[in-house]
Amino acid sequence: MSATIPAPIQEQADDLRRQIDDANHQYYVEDAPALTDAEYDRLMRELHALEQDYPALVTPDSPTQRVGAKPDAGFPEVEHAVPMLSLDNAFDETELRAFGTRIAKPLKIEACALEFCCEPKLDGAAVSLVYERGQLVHGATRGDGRTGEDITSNLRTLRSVPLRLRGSDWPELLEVRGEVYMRHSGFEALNERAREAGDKVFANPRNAAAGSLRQLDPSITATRPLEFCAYQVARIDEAREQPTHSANMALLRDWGFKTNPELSVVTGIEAVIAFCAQLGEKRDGLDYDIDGAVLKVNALSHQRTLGFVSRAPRWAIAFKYPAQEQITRVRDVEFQVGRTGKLTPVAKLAPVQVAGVTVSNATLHNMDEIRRLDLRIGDTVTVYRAGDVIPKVVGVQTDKRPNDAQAITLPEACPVCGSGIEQIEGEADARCSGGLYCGAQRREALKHFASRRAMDIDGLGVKLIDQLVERELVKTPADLFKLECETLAELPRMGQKSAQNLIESFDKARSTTLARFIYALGVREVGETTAALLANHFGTLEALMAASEAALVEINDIGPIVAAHVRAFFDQPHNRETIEDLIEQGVTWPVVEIDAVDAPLKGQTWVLTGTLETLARDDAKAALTALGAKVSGSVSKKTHALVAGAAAGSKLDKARTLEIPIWSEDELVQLLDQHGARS
Ligand SMILES: NC(=O)c1ccc[n+]([C@@H]2O[C@H](COP(=O)([O-])OP(=O)(O)OC[C@H]3O[C@@H](n4cnc5c(N)ncnc54)[C@H](O)[C@@H]3O)[C@@H](O)[C@H]2O)c1
Ligand SMILES: [Zn+2]
Repeated sequence: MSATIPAPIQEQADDLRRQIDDANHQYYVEDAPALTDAEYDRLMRELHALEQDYPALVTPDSPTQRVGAKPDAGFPEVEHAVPMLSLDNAFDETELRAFGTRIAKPLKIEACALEFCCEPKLDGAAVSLVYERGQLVHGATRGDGRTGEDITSNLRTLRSVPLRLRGSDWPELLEVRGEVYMRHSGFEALNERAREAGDKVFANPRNAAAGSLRQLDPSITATRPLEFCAYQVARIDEAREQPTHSANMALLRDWGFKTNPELSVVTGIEAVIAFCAQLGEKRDGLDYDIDGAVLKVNALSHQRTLGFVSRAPRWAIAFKYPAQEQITRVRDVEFQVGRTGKLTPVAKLAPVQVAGVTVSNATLHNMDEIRRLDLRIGDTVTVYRAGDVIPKVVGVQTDKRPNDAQAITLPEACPVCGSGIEQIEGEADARCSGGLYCGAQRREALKHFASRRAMDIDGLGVKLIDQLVERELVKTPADLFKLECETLAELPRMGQKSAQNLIESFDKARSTTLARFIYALGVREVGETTAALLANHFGTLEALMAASEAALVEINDIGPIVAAHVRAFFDQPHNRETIEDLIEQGVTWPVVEIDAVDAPLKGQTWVLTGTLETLARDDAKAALTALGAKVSGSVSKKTHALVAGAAAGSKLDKARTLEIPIWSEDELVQLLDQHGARS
């Protein structure tokens, strides 16, 4: 050891401090960490080691001597009567045993006889609550440990923060410390909403909790799924002091605070080690993040004897579990097709251990998320994994981007079935448009098709559909009607009689209504009501299939997104083929009377003749039908108009004789366009 510090060492220390100060600011003030915890911890250990070798380096403003970061200017400052400290860490059993030995000595007790209170280390934000005569009067963040931010109004919005204590017999003064955190379920939902609204997405529940607490508008905090769990009594009337920390926790429970259910009192450091192992096993099953276990000497008299060092109590230690965030590289991005056709980009990663599990895939949600992250193939990324939630990419280190990094583009065709990809404006998710055909969507499509309010196929339950799909007996809904009694009878738990019944159910289901049929197709966002609306408006399936987006949005209650879904569905050749196949299999419905109000050509009969140049004959027919007209093959006195193409013959003559209006193809096109009826 030397008293004079070599210049390179001083520079190295200064550099580490700068990096750590920046990281602290981003973590504690911005709630958007720039480093993973593992990287941060490595920098801190390096600085610690330097300071140990050169004690003259240690200054009061070194990050090793301080907690957190200076509070943000947005809130009034609060001085903590009792400082809010950090915790020393132990990363393995040896370090835990060393802790046991270290504290046993000044207490003049054998480490094996020492009582500990063991608790999960909730990964959220520390807060302090002050109660006077049972009423909540102040709430603050930890800040730099001495000075925190006054966030009383925000904390009052949390249901798990008692505004007044339960029961009676309250102390004059009570200061409670605890963690504000977010459960996985709440965090996912919050980020999902933020993604849809284009708002800030949080990297992990800890940042989400800290960020939500430090909103300047308490009504925003109120909407965030935050919980408070108490873990320490910092101040209490002398008369109410308890002998142990665990007795304090029991007192807090009586007064209405939540304490962690895993909390447990054990004797001896070996039992502490066992607790850490057991909690580690449970970690993935918990609905909230823990980054370790906190092990506290239980007797408060012992705590007082042990006291504090600069930034942490001597009487407690945090046993750290493997980090939930790691750095790795994205080798490729693949698109997976979900049961409803949704395309999810999945990052293929260089395998990495995250919280004890090897991770080689991580979800990227959708193209918006890829743009938000600014991710390319080849990038170095931060991956987060917690509980049994799917790992996700939460950050990209763009400064490490290689020159050959590749942009990620949406595929043009579904990787499962080759149908076109539908990406509707205003919707974040891209989808396979082959709803009736796509292997990935088969199961869901069939379940929906057979359901009671759709085709109502009695006896065709979910389990049976699974069997039919697994054995590849059915690929599209049309295949259902091709099933033979013998094939069905051979399925497990079927038999001749049930097979026969099922065949009868198919026969019965063949006669349906247009509304049910449209609903059964499973077009996105076309529920029963919309299906009925479409059936009544168009009257025939042909007319609906031919309707343009413009014609669709003209209908009351049909918005542009539904119109786009309908159009994309019928534009997909695979879907059209399946529909034709269904009709070939004998699916029918009675003619529908079209709503008068919605159909401009209602009650009119039109005739087409000659060769049409720009419109296919079928399209012209469908478009006219879509507008409510009947298209007939022959001219009579009842004919409203005749559309005459090139080389028109006898029908044109007859129309002239009967003085029926004669339209050119151009005029027809104009009419159709005027009503948006051309596809
Ligand atoms: N990634 C980054 O850039 C970055 C920056 C700063 C800090 N960090 C992370 O934060 C750690 C240091 O932060 P710290 O000083 O807040 O210490 P800490 O989080 O490791 O430990 C102290 C905190 O533990 C919490 N805690 C949870 N359960 C508890 C319980 N049952 N009893 C007592 N306390 C409990 C309290 O909030 C307390 O403030 C680093 O090791 C690193 O993981 C990361
Ligand atoms: Zn597909």
